[in-house]
Amino acid sequence: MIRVMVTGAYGRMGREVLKTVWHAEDMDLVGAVDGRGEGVDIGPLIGIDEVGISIENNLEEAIKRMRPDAVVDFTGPQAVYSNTICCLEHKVRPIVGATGMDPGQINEIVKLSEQIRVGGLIAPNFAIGAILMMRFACEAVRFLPDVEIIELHHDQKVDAPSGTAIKTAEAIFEQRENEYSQGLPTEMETLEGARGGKFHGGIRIHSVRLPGLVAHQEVIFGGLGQTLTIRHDSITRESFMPGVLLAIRKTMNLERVVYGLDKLLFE
Ligand SMILES: NC(=O)C1=CN([C@@H]2O[C@H](COP(=O)(O)OP(=O)(O)OC[C@H]3O[C@@H](n4cnc5c(N)ncnc54)[C@H](OP(=O)(O)O)[C@@H]3O)[C@@H](O)[C@H]2O)C=CC1
Ligand SMILES: O=C(O)C1=N[C@H](C(=O)O)C[C@H](O)C1
Repeated sequence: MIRVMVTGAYGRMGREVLKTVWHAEDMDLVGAVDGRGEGVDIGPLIGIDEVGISIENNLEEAIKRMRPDAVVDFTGPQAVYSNTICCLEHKVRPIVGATGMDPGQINEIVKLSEQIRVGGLIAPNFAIGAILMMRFACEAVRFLPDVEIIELHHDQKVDAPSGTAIKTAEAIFEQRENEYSQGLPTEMETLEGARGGKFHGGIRIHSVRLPGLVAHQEVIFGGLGQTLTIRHDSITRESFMPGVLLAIRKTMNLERVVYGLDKLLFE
């Protein structure tokens, strides 16, 4: 059995992960950590009676006591880096879903994991469809190098742009730089931000936040007399759960932290 702890457990994603891990036959849910809801039994959060596991507020103490094999983190930009370092220092595999870390922090985590040979994953998106969207976008940009990204999320999302949009832009940039590196025409913005944020290589990212949305992204390519749109929609947060389970299982055999669920799916 894989011993799994969840941090950010009281949040939208955390509750979904608690439920999923609780029902997984090869996993033991051994703890739940969050800044909110201290002492609350997680049973009602996942739609069952009391289960005897309560929310705690100190990750390090919870790790020392329960010795999990993996910690799944769905906290947020403020907490995710220190939580991940804490996991590695205790030789526990971090499975990171929370977004908002900068590239320097991700690199530091990867390097530390290599030094101490502890596996883990940082995945800005666990939905298999989103991983395919990124892969297809990398294929398309080889033939249609002009591209912009529109990501659309619920209005409670803290970070912008989304981790998925950044990962998509990074992947496209890597692909495009090698084969088609090109500049964009100069332009004048009469309303600041109208053209979105500019990522490496001039790739524009536009962030939409509205109630009613969950998590959506369009990658739009333009060519002579044509456009191609690759779109992914997460309609519910269940969409992320098969990827979370796959990540927990596969990282048991890793000796370093990798960035992107694609690394576990395709390599
Ligand atoms: N990789 C993926 O596939 C996905 C990633 N995400 C990402 O997951 C993260 C969480 O999203 P979501 O569930 O919607 O957000 P929520 O705000 O619903 O949940 C986050 C929870 O983490 C808690 N938290 C914050 N800081 C700490 C801390 N230091 N220690 C313990 N708990 C803490 C929050 O408490 P409080 O409110 O008190 O701060 C909150 O309960 C976001 O970064 C989001 O972008 C979301 C969906 C899919
Ligand atoms: O906050 C969210 O909801 C999501 N966050 C992730 C991101 O920033 O890319 C993944 C997904 O888009 C949902």
